[in-house]
Amino acid sequence: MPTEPLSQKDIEDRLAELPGWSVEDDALTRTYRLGSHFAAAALVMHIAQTQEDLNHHSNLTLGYNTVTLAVNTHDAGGALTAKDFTLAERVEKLAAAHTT
Ligand SMILES: C[C@H](O)[C@H](O)[C@H]1CNC2=NC(N)=NC(=O)C2=N1
Repeated sequence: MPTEPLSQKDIEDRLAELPGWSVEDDALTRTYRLGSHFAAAALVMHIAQTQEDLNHHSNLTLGYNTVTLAVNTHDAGGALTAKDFTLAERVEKLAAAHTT
């Protein structure tokens, strides 16, 4: 997958398809709130597996009952690329099973 930096318009268009995600400090970011600490930890493990599958890794933070991801593309000097949005889309899909 290409690691060219996305334009501001590309970023805005893609964000429009990802409710709950935003760009904070140059990283694509989302926080999930779970029903317990253990449920949040289980989501972290599922996200970690997906990140390994994609070979694309966010900064992943486990709180009491929250999971926060912040990701950009190191190979593109910290810019946002399609890889970041692919990860976000995959995480949105898998998180649905943890948050219903
Ligand atoms: C060598 C390894 O494939 C690269 O360092 C991968 C690993 N995970 C990565 N994760 C992120 N967020 N950006 C990268 O550029 C990246 N590159």
